[in-house]
Amino acid sequence: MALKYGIVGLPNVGKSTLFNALSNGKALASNFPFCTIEPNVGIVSVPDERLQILAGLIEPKKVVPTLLEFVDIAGLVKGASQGEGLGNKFLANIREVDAIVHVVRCFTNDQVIHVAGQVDPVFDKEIIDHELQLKDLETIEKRIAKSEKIAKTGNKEAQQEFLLLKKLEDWLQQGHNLRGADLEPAQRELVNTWQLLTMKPVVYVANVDEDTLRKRTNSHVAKLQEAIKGENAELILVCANIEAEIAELSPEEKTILLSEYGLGISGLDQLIKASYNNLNLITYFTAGPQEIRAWTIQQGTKAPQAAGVIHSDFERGFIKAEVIKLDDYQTYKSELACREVGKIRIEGKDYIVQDGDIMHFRFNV
Ligand SMILES: Nc1ncnc2c1ncn2[C@@H]1O[C@H](COP(=O)(O)OP(=O)(O)OP(=O)(O)O)[C@@H](O)[C@H]1O
Ligand SMILES: [Mg+2]
Repeated sequence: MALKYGIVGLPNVGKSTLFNALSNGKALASNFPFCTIEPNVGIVSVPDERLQILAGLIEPKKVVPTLLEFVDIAGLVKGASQGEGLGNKFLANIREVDAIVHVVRCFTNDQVIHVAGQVDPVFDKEIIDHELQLKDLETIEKRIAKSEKIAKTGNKEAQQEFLLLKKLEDWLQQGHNLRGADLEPAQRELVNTWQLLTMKPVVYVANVDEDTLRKRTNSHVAKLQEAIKGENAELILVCANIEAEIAELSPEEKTILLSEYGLGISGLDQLIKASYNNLNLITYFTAGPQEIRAWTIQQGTKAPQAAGVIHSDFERGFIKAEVIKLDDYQTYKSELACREVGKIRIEGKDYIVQDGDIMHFRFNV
């Protein structure tokens, strides 16, 4: 199952242009495929040079990268939380995603109408935030009513939950997104299960003009950067129009065009990487002559649960894991050679899987 990202923002800020650039990426290279499931849903693979390294050594029949799913959610307008526009549908779409890509217009172009009349990214961001916050308030208030009743019976857990909910309510009423709230790890874990919109991880995309892309900033971007402080979110500069152009090019042409803008990797590749990183995800690999595959897990996942991502039987019947470090694999060139020099470690059920580990699970069901 691919992780799902929703592209949100005001109308006409460049969401579909960005989405289409992503969907055109398939012309680029076979290791960067994209397919459109529905007109507004597409799958893109996470570029990972480690897969290529392994593929060079093993020459497997198949290489399977990590996949992300992007949903182009139609523009959100003021009043959406009250069902304005297609408000309820959009908010329901957002509820389904694992993380949000929030596109903010930072380009000036008189040809492109701005719904609020002028370019003001901080104001725009706040319109979207406000709608999502109102929806979260609604959810929180329902929970407050419930937990208050149970808390009155003397239930300790409900009492604590009630206090936590009150704190979140207060935070939202001050106009903040929940992801920036000061929570203890255990509280954060609990709140994460409530499907709140402003709790979801976010990557901000400043959609800038060509000139700004060269200079790497403008006054709009600077203000936006300031406004997202404290949200623990990344801001990426993208010129959606140029990304659309780049997506049509061959890899060689792409490199040339990017270097003209002083860029190493495209905005889309940056976006894909940032989206992946901001969920605290890491990758481990399985590697054999049939298939090399990237698997996605949360940082801190132990070996049996990591095995469970492949199949629940692997977790249920977990015995041990054999682990090779990518560096060792590169040095000794094969699993066999790693085994001979003792570079395969045997790990038990408490082993915390590390980014880049090449894993082989032993199980019995
Ligand atoms: N960086 C940019 N510089 C200049 N023009 C841009 C840029 N990005 C997008 N545009 C233009 O802005 C217009 C709106 O873009 P787009 O249709 O992608 O917006 P949208 O956010 O999907 O809107 P909606 O919410 O209505 O679906 C298009 O004409 C597009 O070419
Ligand atoms: Mg659109």
